Amino acid sequence: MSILEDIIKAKGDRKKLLAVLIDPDKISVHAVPDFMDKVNASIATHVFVGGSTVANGLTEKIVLAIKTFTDLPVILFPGDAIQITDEAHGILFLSLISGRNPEYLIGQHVKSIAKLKNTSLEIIPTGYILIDGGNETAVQRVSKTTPIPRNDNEMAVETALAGQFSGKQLIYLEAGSGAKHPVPSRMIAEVVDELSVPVIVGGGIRDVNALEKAYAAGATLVVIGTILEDDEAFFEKLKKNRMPRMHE
Ligand SMILES: CC(C)=CCC/C(C)=C/CC/C(C)=C/CC/C(C)=C/COP(=O)(O)OP(=O)(O)O
Ligand SMILES: O=P(O)(O)OC[C@@H](O)CO
Ligand SMILES: [Mg+2]
Repeated sequence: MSILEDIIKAKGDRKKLLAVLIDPDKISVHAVPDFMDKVNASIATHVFVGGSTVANGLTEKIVLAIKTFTDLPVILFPGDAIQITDEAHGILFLSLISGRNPEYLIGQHVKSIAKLKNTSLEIIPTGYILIDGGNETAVQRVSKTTPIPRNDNEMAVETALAGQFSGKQLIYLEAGSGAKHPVPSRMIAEVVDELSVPVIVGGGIRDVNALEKAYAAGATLVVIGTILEDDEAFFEKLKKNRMPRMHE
């Protein structure tokens, strides 16, 4: 089954997926084995690799190291075309549809084709929607776009539907890495209600309560990054046997 088919099936089966986001800028190759031991013991189902800006060649080194220590699918979550490497299994081919910056709607995509035209990566068209998380995050800074206000559920739903109607296979509701507040539950629920494609939620999720709230609101896949960089002890709370309901 492809990565996308697997996520679609999880939505149908109401199974909850968890991606651990690894930012190549924030981990050294030497730290990967220990970190991946913890990922493997956790309920994580996917590894995302990416950052808003990453030095050329670094992503490939980290992806190769990650693959040595896990069987989980490794998916690129790139801030730009430089981060693309065939060593991963798939790529979220993100368009920042909450913004109006052509570079992040189509520019980086055209720049990536030299690398992608003969790729073995599974390319997953993804509508990426930035929601105000209460602080300026890297995505906002790098993309120079304005997030959707956290109380504007109608704009979030309409943007998500516009993405789905344009052929996006996944919609990613993003409060931004290190967001003060995650995407509000009510907004997630309204978007999930209207869409037929699976919804990914990330940004500012740093406790089990926030994780469970995102799932309860209907997220199929939740992404956690910063808290695991700051506090690896959080992996204890994500252990398979501690969260049996989520790991079937
Ligand atoms: C399709 C291709 C080749 C690229 C996509 C280009 C687009 C549309 C990107 C969206 C905008 C963007 C800059 C996304 C970055 C996503 C990401 C990996 C965020 C994580 O940010 P961090 O670098 O971890 O931020 P901090 O360092 O502040 O934690
Ligand atoms: O780093 P955090 O805040 O967990 O966010 C994860 C991801 O959604 C960021 O792009
Ligand atoms: Mg980060």
